[in-house]
Amino acid sequence: MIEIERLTKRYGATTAVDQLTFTVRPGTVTGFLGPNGAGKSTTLRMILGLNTPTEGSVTVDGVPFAGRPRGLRHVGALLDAGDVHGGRSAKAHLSALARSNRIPLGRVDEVLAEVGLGKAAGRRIGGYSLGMKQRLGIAGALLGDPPVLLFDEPLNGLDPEGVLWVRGLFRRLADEGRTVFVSSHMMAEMEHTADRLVVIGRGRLIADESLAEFSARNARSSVAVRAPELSLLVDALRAEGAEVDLMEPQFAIVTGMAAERIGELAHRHKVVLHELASRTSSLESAFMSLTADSIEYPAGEAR
Ligand SMILES: Nc1ncnc2c1ncn2[C@@H]1O[C@H](COP(=O)(O)OP(=O)(O)OP(=O)(O)O)[C@@H](O)[C@H]1O
Repeated sequence: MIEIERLTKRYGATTAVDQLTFTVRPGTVTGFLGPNGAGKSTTLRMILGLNTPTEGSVTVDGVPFAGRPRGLRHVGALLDAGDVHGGRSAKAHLSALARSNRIPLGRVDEVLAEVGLGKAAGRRIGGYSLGMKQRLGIAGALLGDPPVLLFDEPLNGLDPEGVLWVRGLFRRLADEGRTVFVSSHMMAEMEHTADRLVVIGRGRLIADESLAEFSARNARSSVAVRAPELSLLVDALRAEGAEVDLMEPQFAIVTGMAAERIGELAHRHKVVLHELASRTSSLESAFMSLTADSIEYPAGEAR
């Protein structure tokens, strides 16, 4: 279990992480979401003891990570897939990690096979694609067979087959009872990957709940209605309590009323329908509106 309490990190005038409190539990894949610059990497680095909190505390299974002599055997992490010595082979890189963490060298071939780099194990990492480097970073995180795993943007650079593979891997790790904490700046990546979500913006906690709770709270459903004589229907819809956004003279988005009821009303008022379609807003748009105030550098804004 990862327990974070009132965790704060300031760099001069910048508060990268601001009074964050949450817990990441075993047996689940927890997505750590926030726009660029929200403070995800800084938080992950504090969990690993690589950055020192300005205030607050973070422990893994009750102990600050820095106080753990077993290192990689307790927490495995992929922080920056590019942060490897390009002149080394994957096998040499992982063997060095294994030696310094007293992990049996036999694990190296096991994890290389697991991430699909068995054949490329002897090649220089400098010649690897971004996706291959991500796989190598994941191999490094798995090396010590740890109960707690942290991944910073692990889907970056992976092709669709790689994304599916990573999702399956995270699921299996969680099903084995491990704690899996995965950062991303895209809800679309997390909605098929995570069971729980921790959402932050400008270093502050915005949401901490299951994916199902987040969807129920944020995904709004609406109905698209297209009709040549729409105005006849709009008054009837409003009179029955629906909210109608007239997008075009013949096209409206209706909320607060099911498509069946709208169809019945149209029939009663003899309005011909050309389109009647239920829609659910994507979780991505819910995430974007939740974090809209926390975007550090919005596109198109005058600086
Ligand atoms: N060493 C540092 N010195 C000064 N400011 C820093 C430092 N590290 C991070 N920051 C600032 O802290 C804030 C949070 O950065 P962080 O990298 O943790 O965000 P993030 O959520 O991981 O973003 P991204 O998705 O872009 O990786 C940013 O405003 C960043 O500029």
